[in-house]
Amino acid sequence: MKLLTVKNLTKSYQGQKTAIHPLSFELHQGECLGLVGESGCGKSTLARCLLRIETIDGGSIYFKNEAIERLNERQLHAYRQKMQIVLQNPSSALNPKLKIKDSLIDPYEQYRKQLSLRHFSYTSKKAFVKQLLEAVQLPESLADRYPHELSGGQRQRVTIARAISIEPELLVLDEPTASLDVISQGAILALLAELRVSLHLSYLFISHDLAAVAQMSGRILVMKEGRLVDQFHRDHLLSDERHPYTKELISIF
Ligand SMILES: Nc1ncnc2c1ncn2[C@@H]1O[C@H](COP(=O)(O)OP(=O)(O)OP(=O)(O)O)[C@@H](O)[C@H]1O
Repeated sequence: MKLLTVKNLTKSYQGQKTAIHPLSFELHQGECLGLVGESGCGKSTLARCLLRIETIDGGSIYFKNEAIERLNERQLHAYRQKMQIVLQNPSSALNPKLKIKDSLIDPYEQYRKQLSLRHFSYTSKKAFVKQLLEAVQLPESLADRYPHELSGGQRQRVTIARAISIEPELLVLDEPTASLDVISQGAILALLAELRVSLHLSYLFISHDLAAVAQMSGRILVMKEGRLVDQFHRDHLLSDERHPYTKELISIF
């Protein structure tokens, strides 16, 4: 089943060159779709458009056949429960003044009226926070700490726990490991792969790192200067048919 359909999406910023030229793709339920491209090619702009944090200039984005540009405020709130984003820098995603347990409970409190949780259950705040920390393989003792008292990898696990707490269907992972050291990167990728299966999630995995994208994803899209220049299954990564730009990315990974 198609979860997300993007048709001829375009986006420009005032006074800048076009950030996204007409761009189309589909993301199917249960898949991890990779999106790779160098800095400035428009990956984060695309992610922000998908979440309707940015307005689009042209084209359409459908989530399960519903055009998101037509959603009213109430429908948009419900849509954002179904699609969550995990960003590169976990420090900016967590409120430095809130203890981890309070950051974890915040999305649940915002969305509780429309939630029907299948994987987690809410009996008490303490039990809910414990389940979430367990899901991302963190000790319960971190619940009472502040973000600055955690390592970068632990903070990223907390932002992942926050994102999955309200049981979205799709996670947009925008460079989720870019700020981490190599060991933590591997551990976060392994955790994300496990969560996708156990929570029946779908991912759009965005990165400049082709090796990480190829490890995580089945299908891979390649973006260059606001355009999709190549798309293929990872089994065909090394095929001769690849676009010259994909070959360039392969040569440097
Ligand atoms: N708010 C903004 N206002 C004006 N121009 C912007 C804005 N955000 C992005 N851009 C421009 O749009 C283009 C695409 O940027 P974007 O951040 O989407 O790229 P990216 O591929 O995600 O890069 P990175 O990996 O470095 O974050 C760039 O030319 C950038 O300068």
